Amino acid sequence: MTRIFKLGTRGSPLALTQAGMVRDALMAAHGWDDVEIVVVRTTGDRVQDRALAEIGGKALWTKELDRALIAGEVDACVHSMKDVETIRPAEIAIAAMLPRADVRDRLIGADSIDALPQGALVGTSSPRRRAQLLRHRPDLQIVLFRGNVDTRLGKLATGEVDATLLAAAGLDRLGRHDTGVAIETDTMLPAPSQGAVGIETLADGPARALVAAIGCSTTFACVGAERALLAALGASCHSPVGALARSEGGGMTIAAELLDEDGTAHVTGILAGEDGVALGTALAADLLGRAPPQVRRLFAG
Ligand SMILES: NCc1[nH]cc(CCC(=O)O)c1CC(=O)O
Repeated sequence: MTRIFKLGTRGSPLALTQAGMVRDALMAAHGWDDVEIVVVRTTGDRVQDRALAEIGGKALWTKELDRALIAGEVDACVHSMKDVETIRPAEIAIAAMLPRADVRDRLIGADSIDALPQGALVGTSSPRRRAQLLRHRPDLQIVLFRGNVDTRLGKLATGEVDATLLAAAGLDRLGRHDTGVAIETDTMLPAPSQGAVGIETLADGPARALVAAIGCSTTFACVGAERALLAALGASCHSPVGALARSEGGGMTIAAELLDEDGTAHVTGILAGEDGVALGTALAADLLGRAPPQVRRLFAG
């Protein structure tokens, strides 16, 4: 490249850290002296007072970045894959994903879910975390909790809530390795795509191959399976769903769980095979077929 490659990102501390990781990887892979980070403010960053699900879902994190990419203002955009809708504009391709980090959630404020005091206040705005917590501890009170990682930890520190759950990946990337205790995935399956950073480019432009050079194919395949599951479920951001695909000895396994809002009903399943997208799609059909009505109605199928 004769000019400096431009990388679009949101401006939160976590987004900037992730963009920095992509920048470093691109510079190392291609021997570049520099990559320019371009901060784009998204609707999701501006609106802090209502639940994301209420104001229009995951597109709020990507719309302005998509526009910048399509307008040619940036060469690529960095996203937490967890925040990227399953249906993307036709002009845009997921060119690569960085190697996946710790996929688990961490509980901050108590040593375990069981150790939370009776009726404790737990802050989260994730329907999945809410339902999974209530499934284990129906006595807990879940309160709406938004803002970036530091904002949430601040609210916890001032005693607004007794505990919260955050993705280990985000905490670790922000250097907070000692914050919270990891909840194992057999207790709480993570959000589909949790822990994965993706880089999008135009589907047809030269940036796609440049970005693909830094990608992790295992992460790409596993997250692709989880996204295929989400798409086939017709899941919205109101749908409590956990999923995790793992690559094992040349094959793949995918586990998933659907719940109702209060975790009183749920259905789980696991499939093993070769093709991630086919597995995710098949598991979605299996789960929807077996889901109790109060779970089924939260998915469009
Ligand atoms: N919804 C916000 C969001 N999107 C991605 C992460 C964490 C990083 C990741 O999963 O890669 C977080 C914060 C959190 O859930 O704690």
